[in-house]
Amino acid sequence: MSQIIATYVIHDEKDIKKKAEGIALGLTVGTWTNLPLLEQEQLRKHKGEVVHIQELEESERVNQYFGKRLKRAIVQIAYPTVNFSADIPALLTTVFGKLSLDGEVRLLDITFPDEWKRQFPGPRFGIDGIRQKVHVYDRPLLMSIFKGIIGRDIAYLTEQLKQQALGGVDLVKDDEIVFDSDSLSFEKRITAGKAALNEVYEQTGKRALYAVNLTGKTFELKEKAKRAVELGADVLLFNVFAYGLDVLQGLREDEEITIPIMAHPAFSGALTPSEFYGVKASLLLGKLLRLAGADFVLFPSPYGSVALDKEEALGIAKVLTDENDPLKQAFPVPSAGIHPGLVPLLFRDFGVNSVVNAGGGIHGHPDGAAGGGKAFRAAIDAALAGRSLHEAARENEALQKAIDLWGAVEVTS
Ligand SMILES: CSCCC(=O)C(=O)COP(=O)(O)O
Ligand SMILES: [Mg+2]
Repeated sequence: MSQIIATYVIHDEKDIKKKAEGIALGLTVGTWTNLPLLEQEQLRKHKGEVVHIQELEESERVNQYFGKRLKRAIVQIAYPTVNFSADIPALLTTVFGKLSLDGEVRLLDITFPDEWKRQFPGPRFGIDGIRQKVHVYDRPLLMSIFKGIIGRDIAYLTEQLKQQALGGVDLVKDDEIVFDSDSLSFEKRITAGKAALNEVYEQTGKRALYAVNLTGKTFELKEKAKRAVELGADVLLFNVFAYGLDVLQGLREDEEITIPIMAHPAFSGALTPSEFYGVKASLLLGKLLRLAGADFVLFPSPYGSVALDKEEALGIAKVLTDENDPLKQAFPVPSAGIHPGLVPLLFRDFGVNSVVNAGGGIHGHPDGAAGGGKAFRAAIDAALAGRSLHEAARENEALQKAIDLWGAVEVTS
């Protein structure tokens, strides 16, 4: 029988085994033991099954009513795939619908049979396809973020875009908080952005890609995304958690939306950080985003201004790039507060198949965004060559200025 297995950590004041049995039954057949034999037989193939319970040390936390320390355990429950349709809303409602409201239960992971997973699209391009688009095969990519754009006009945007591209970045993305306005409409951003990047290409021979923020009402997104493709957009940035994973999948599966999708983690922090509740980041931002079709996944790095726990951040990157997965790999983009001095750490932890992404660390460079890009490129080259940043900075003025401003963390092997 085909089953998916959901793993939870459960905190409870009473009997965890009983709680686990209750979940396995409650989220599948409801009840079956008191039914006539014929009905029991019919329901058997739909019944959830507790497949594993591993008791952990009692929590430091105490039950608020009884003053006793909470028991806690890792619990695995198998759900027959015949119970639900092959879509993310059905999956989430089954394994963590009502249950997400039922006490201190956190969803850690879901494992799927490969044949079930193959019903999902995964990334359209994946790491290999993106590398072909930017013509970069042997190093982490470099992406910069527009900053201070809100309230500005298209001339300001194109100048900022050119400066970023002149620094040698591979991609430039809208900030997730940029929405359409009269002066910075979606269409204008795409067409003017494309022209600006072509100009830089004529000058330097390197063309960066522009990820435009796809925003607006859910049922208008597909048409808007198709218009973006017609206008020649390179990549769509998408605030997936403000909409839902299935909306991302809908965009990915539309055969007229033929460009990569970059998932931004905005709002996901409302679901992931608790030890007791919500969903583990590696599942939500890793496994499920890859399943739904994100080509790039942004998440807070362990080192910058909005830091994620290191194990969580590495967990996300691991599932996005897992080569045993039948779906294409997605690019991990550890972000937030990144400056050139952090590149050795990022390279050590996330390796070649990652994207170094920075806003303030590009624009705040003493030589402006072009200087910021150059400093990052030099830092990436140094990390690849196993050289220290301080050594590389002796030959690269832009990198030296960045280190003087923000410092550098050297990694010893
Ligand atoms: C929390 S991950 C997304 C990071 C992000 O959206 C961003 O704008 C980062 O900008 P920064 O200036 O911190 O590089
Ligand atoms: Mg941002």
